[in-house]
Amino acid sequence: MKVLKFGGSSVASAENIEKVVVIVKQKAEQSNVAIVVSALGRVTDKLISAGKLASTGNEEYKHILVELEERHLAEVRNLIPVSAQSSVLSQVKKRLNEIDNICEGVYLIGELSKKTLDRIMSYGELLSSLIIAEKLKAEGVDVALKDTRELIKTDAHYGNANVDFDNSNLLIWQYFNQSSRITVLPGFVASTESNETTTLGRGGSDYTASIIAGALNAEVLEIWTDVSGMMTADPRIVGQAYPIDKISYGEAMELSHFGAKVIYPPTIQPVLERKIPVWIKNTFAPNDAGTLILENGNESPGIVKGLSSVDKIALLSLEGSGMVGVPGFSRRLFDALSRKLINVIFITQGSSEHSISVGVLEEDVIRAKTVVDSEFAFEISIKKVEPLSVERGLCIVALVGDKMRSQPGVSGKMFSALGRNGINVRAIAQGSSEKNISAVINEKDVRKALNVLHEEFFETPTKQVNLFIVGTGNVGGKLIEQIRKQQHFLKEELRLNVRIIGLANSKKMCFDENGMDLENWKEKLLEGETMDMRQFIQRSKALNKRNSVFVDNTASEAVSKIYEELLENNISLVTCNKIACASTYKNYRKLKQLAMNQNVSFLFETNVGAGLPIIGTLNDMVRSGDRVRKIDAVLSGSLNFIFNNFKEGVSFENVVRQAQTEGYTEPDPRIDLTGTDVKRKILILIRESGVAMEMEDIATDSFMPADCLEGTVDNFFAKLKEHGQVFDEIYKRANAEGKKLKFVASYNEGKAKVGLQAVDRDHPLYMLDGKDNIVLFTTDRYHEQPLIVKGAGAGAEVTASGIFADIIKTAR
Ligand SMILES: NC(=O)C1=CN([C@@H]2O[C@H](COP(=O)(O)OP(=O)(O)OC[C@H]3O[C@@H](n4cnc5c(N)ncnc54)[C@H](O)[C@@H]3O)[C@@H](O)[C@H]2O)C=CC1
Ligand SMILES: N[C@@H](CC=O)C(=O)O
Repeated sequence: MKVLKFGGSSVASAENIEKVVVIVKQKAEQSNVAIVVSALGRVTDKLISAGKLASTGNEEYKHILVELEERHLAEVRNLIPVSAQSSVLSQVKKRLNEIDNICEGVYLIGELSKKTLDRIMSYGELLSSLIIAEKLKAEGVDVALKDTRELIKTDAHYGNANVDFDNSNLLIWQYFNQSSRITVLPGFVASTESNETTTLGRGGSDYTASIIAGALNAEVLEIWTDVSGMMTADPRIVGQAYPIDKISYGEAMELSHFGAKVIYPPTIQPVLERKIPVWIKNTFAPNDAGTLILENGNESPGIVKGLSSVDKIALLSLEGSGMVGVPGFSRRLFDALSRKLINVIFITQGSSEHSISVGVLEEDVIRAKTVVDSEFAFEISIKKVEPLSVERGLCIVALVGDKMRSQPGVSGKMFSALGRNGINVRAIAQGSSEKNISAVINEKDVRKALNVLHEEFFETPTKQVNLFIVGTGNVGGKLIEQIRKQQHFLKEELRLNVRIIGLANSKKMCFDENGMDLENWKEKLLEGETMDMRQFIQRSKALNKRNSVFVDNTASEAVSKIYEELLENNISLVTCNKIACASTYKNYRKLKQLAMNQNVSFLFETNVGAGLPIIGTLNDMVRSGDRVRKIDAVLSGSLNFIFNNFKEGVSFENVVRQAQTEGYTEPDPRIDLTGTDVKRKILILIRESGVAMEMEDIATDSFMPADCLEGTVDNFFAKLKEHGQVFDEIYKRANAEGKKLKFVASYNEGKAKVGLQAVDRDHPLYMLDGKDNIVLFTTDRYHEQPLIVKGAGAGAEVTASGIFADIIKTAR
């Protein structure tokens, strides 16, 4: 014998009932079946409100009854062939008239007892079971309809009656011993010894099915619902959640308790006692495997079986020096809470005994505070304990799995994943059964926490990287294109799901929580909202995505000023904008320290030499204990390009324009021409070498006439033209001596300078082509021959690739 239960969503409409019929027919071919049905979706709620409205004299109840009548009659017309309709319609109408009469009585007396409400509610299942049984008959299935009130006997605790198992088991057994192969039964309803209708409370139809399965020692209890089993996490929160294939009773109960509403734990007690498997199946996807709940379900692979959470929790903490070593404090605390019928969801106490914390539902906080403060009024008055402290706005996230108890490192993995993502844990509890490890966190973090934990325990090994990119010019534009082209490769080869969630330039911004379609990002941005940096940050923070990375592709000081706030909010930073790292030493250190404290990345490889591995190489040397003695470098791609292409017959102004067009200069080319860009870069190298230095400490030998730097960029180009001769002279002098012009940055034992030099053939910087950069590090280990990094040091494509590499590093 199999017992099948179909919930409200499975029988919500004629279309759904057709699906139920297909399933029942197929099951009936294999064995005898008992089919327990819920009321059509939302009918019970409607019946309750009809009863309540009637009891307050509100005639609106009649409209609800009309609505219910139309719905049920329509289902009959949709499901049953016309030739068989009239008898079914009259049976349904008879039931509907009974509801009308009861409600009219309630309306007239102005009173709705629990007993009467049970009678009203019972019609939901009585009607649905009648319609489904008739539908099956119309399909040629030999089926009996049995009123469960004749089988399940309870006490008179209306609304949530207690089952008399001895009596009920016997009645059920006797009936099924001689019944037809297929029986349809209404769930939720039962009756007292004197045949008064009762109901079984929350999860009632599951309970009915479970009682019948238990009494018959059924082969299986199948619960047919609208999801494909118990999921690894709530799929509305965790997009990657998937159905669990097997699970133990204990695990299923833990998960259900913490919010997986597929089954209501107390209701499966009868099957649990007899070790009858429970199979959760999806009426709308019957071929899906579903979840099998059984005694040894924990033997299936996986240490952690699922994640769950409970919202709207408050943490109550009783603290005080007077509690240490004094027996009775916990007893009094729990007695006080229990006197007010406050359910304690979570308990934790440090072994110092100085405090005890309990988690309760937020709605219970005021009553809890009042009763506990009154219980400990004396101790509070003599300052032995503090008044109860209350922290609201919390929730619990939990890992569930029987096998966690024998597996070291699960909680370590849990808390380090939460910590890496900046999720603060307020309290921790792990039952000694070790089936459940719970953490209390701020409710704003719950979505992030569940996704982080799901990724950690279930999604091996794809990792999501969520980007918030500001700046879509030369470099930013190329970066987005590179990401677009590599997205598939990253997923397949590195198991990285790199998505752009937020995108902005100085004019517009747009967001897509699920990751932007990069085929048309330009159009999306154009259609976006007006850019507002504060808004952009607020939205990035509020989305609170795991592995969030802010990418700065601007040259904006304003953007560089928000780094601190981003890092404080556990958002990693990748930047090609040099302003922050070349600001005051104090700010540079603060940002680096903050990143370290918050356990996030702050990466800026492209600040020096674009995509060349200069900072990474330097970091590796310093971290392994090397010391930088000297740096000699050409660090400006644009200046190198300019002086490599500037010759007789070519105007200096035009070469500078060309460098700008090729994308080598800063958005404002004066930053390059004045040597500011090079100063920033050598400063960053010096700081990364471990030396504290400021921009003003670097001597600058400028070759630019001072008035070139006044006014706008257009003025600047006009002045370059005007001073053409000055630049020609510089070139001619060097050329006459067989030298080349190089804008050189150097650092030597605490001193740094930048300036234009004419270098001869023997000089290591002489042969530096195009827009290349070169850095020679002389260190304690590399003191005979410097370590050299050389290559293209400017250009949007190479810079973007350096930023891309940094983004990937944040995730590894
Ligand atoms: N071009 C190169 O070879 C290299 C460039 N870099 C750095 O790359 C950065 C960007 O350079 P390019 O792409 O050439 O500049 P760009 O002028 O082409 O693009 C700058 C982008 O930033 C946006 N932007 C500017 N201020 C903003 C603000 N306050 N809020 C939001 N968006 C803002 C602009 O709308 C634009 O989309 C600069 O910091 C530069 O130093 C670094 C290494 C090499
Ligand atoms: N403008 C810079 C490029 C980026 O750092 C340069 O010319 O080197």
